[in-house]
Amino acid sequence: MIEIERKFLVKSDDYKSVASSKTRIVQGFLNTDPNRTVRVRIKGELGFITVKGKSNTSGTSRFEWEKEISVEDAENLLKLCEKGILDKYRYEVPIGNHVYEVDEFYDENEGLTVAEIELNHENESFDKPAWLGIEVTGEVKYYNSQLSKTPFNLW
Ligand SMILES: O=P(O)(O)OP(=O)(O)OP(=O)(O)O
Repeated sequence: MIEIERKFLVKSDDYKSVASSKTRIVQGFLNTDPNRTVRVRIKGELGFITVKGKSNTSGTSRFEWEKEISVEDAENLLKLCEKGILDKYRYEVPIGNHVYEVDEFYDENEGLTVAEIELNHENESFDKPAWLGIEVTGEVKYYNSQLSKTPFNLW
């Protein structure tokens, strides 16, 4: 299916006090080509494999296909992934009618925190909390697949 998402930097920790959940995510990539990324993820107690396609010109929408797999399968697939496993905490932060997903990265990407909001329509309006920084939608270097190869501490 096609997912519509906008991505922002996060400029303070204030989202933490209003977060409804916090989950650890470990993920790697079998392919980091932005036109066909293949991601293996362990999120909490669940495993997933996800294929993402090329984004539209504005970077707001992208084909995304995902299947749940066992954690054991995910662990085995993670061993086949390219170098650069990502480790992050994801906070779900309800704001108005939407839920921001705020990712706080570790290891080589320590210091980077980004927020994503999924929309139903390109022109849908949404609230922007004070902790939200500049928009980075469509900036390829902020794709997780790229962060795994060229992490934040090398920028
Ligand atoms: O959880 P998602 O689908 O937002 O995916 P990601 O791997 O956290 O991020 P991106 O697709 O922006 O690299």
